[in-house]
Parts: sequence; C-alpha cells; structure tokens
Amino acid sequence: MITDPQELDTGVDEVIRFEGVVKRYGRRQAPAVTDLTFSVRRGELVALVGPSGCGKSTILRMVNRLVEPTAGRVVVDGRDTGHVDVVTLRRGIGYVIQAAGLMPHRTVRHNVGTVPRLLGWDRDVTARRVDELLDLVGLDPATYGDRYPAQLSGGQQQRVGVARALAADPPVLLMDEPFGAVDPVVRDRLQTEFRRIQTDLRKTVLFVTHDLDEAVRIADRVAVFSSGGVLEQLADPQTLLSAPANDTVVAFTGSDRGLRRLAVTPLRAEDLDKPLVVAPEDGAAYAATALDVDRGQFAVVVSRGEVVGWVPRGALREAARSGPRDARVRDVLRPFRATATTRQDLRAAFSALLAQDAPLLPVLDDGGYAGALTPDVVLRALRRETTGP
Ligand SMILES: Nc1ncnc2c1ncn2[C@@H]1O[C@H](COP(=O)(O)OP(=O)(O)OP(=O)(O)O)[C@@H](O)[C@H]1O
Repeated sequence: MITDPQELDTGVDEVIRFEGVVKRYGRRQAPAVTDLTFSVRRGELVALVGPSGCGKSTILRMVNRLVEPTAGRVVVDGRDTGHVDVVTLRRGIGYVIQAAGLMPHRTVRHNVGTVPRLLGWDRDVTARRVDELLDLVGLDPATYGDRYPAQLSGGQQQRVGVARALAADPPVLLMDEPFGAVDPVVRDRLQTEFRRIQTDLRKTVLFVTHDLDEAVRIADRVAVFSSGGVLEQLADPQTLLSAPANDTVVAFTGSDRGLRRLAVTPLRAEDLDKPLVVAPEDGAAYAATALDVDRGQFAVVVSRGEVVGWVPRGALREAARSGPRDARVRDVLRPFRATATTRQDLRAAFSALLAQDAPLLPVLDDGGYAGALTPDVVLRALRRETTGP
C-alpha cells in the first residue's frame, strides 16, 4: 500500500477531481459511469441529479473508494485516491446516507462520537464536540443525547447522521440522498438547516439527490447525468434552469423549470415597483387625484416610516365622491397581512403575495420600506436573470 502518494498538480481550488473515470460493474454490463471528468472546488456544494440508475451513487462512492473505478482516476486534495490508504482517505471524508446508517444499540452521543473516538481524541474533547454538533443540527443534547436511534423520528435520525459525518471536521462531505426518507415538511426544514450550516462551515460537498428542487435550492452547482453516468450539464442553478444545455437536460428539468427558477432568483430592491406613497391622514380626494396623475392603480400608505396598508384608486375615488367631505385615506385603508424582505427568494415572496387578498406586497430592506412586489416585478426579475445584468 502506498502511503506517500505523489502530489498531483491540481489548482488549490479543486478538492475533488474526476479524470476520465469509467466504472463497469461487470464485463458484459454497460458502463455505470462513462468517461467522467469534472471537479468540485473548495467549499463548494455540487449536487448530482439524474434519473434512477444513472450512476449518481456510484460516482459518489468512488470518492471514498467504496467503489473502485475501472479506468481513470479520482483525485482528492491533490492525491490520486487509488494511491492513498483507504482508512486515511476515509478519515478526511464524511459520509451521510439516506437511512442515516446509525448503530441501533448505541446512543446518539455514542454514534456521533464514533470517528473522534477512533481517531483517539481525548474523552472530554469528544464529549464537548458531540454536544456542540447536536446543537448545530438542532437537537438538544440533554434531550436526545442518551436516546437510541429507534427513539428518534426519521428526520431526527438524519440530523444525527449529519452530525456524525461532521464530527471529525472532515474537509469533504459525501451525502447520498441524506434527506430522502422524510416527509416534505421535515425535508424542507432539514434543507434550510443544512444550508445554514454549510454557509458557516463551507465544506466541499458532493450531494446526491433525485429531487431537482432540492438540488437547485442547496447547491452552488448542479451536475445533471443521464443513463450510463454521462455528464450532460454542470452549471449553477440559475443557468441550469434558464439555459439547459441540451434536450436531455430540458426533459429532466421539466416544462415547469420557469417556476423552479423562482426559488433560485433573489428578490432585489431595484426590481420592485414604487407605487405612490400617501399618509393615512391625507385627504381621499387629494390621494385620488395624485393617483390619477401617477397613473397608478393603488397607493401604499406609510405612517412615520412604517407601511400600514394600501388603498385602491377606486375606493379613494368613491370616498372622495360620495363619502364625507373630509374623507381621509385611513377611512379606506386596507391592511397587509404579510410583508416580504429583499433577502428572500422570489418563490417565498410570490407565495406570500398570493396568500393575501391584495395585488401588491410591501417589501422591506434592512427594516425599511423598499418598494412593492407585484406580479410584474416577478416577471421582470425572472427576465433579468435570464438575460443577465
Ligand atoms: N454492486 C453493483 N453491481 C452491479 N451493478 C451495479 C452495482 N451497483 C450499481 N449497479 C448498477 O449501476 C448503475 C448505476 O447505479 P447507481 O446506484 O450508481 O445509480 P443511481 O443514479 O445512484 O440510482 P438511484 O437514483 O436509483 O439510487 C445501475 O444500473 C445499477 O444497477
């Protein structure tokens, strides 16, 4: 076994590199992976997607040598993995699988501390690290630390699986459908939590999923494969959804990829509508005239810097015509039930708009009113992302 592998000249930014990798499980079988070349940069999360059986897990497992390539090589941190001692290699690579793979007769704490113990860490250091990780994945160590896997929900088991993979602080994480076995609500929560963790830790991650929405939500880049492990496109989520490379990717991303793009398009202050702003104490007649001049259909009502609601032009006109002489904006004011912020993606903001009974939604930027979200804004933002800045 070669323990002093030759260093390969890779860019510092490439942590995992596949070079002309082929995998055949049997001589007669068609290749599971065909001449694959691509790399994952430091701190990057690349999601592998594609139809069932297209070779995603095989590709992942060649990184930690659970599967050996038939030809080509996989380079991790500048070293040809074929020349690295398997135990040493796996120490630097966390591995999370769908069923969480926990030891059933060991407590949560024991499961999470497995790798640090194998590495000979001090008991106290390991104990502290384990509790810190349980906190990180949102499990209270006092409540869950001494439970057995069977005493946890599926989502909680998967969190323990993630904590265990992170325990020895490996620079590389391999995740094979890590959130696959839970219901959509828990899955959504796990994705959000994992994204938060990844923003802080910046691990180099290869992430297998059959769920394209999950991929575009959490990945920096998405690799789409077709049968035989053929790489069809490797691109950031925006590009993948707005400029699919070929018909295979078009078919895989689906006719509703325009809708999927909502989730990966940020809401920006410059895209927002700026309807007329009035105050609650303004006269209804004045506001109606101002809206006529502005050619707007509605005005946003702001009081002392805070958005308090909106008024449609028709209601102002009506109040000015048939209401009391001193009718004010506040007499026809309609409150908003929700607000959005510029940190949200278009999908979250648009769904808040759809959930309330108003044609616009106020958007806040660092706490202050930044403008209004309307269906037009959504279209504008999507077009901007397609045509570039
Ligand atoms: N140990 C094995 N022996 C023989 N063939 C295998 C083995 N493991 C996988 N295969 C075959 O290799 C191909 C790729 O399998 P792989 O599990 O990598 O695909 P996948 O994209 O991860 O699939 P899924 O999304 O269904 O999990 C499949 O045709 C599969 O049947």
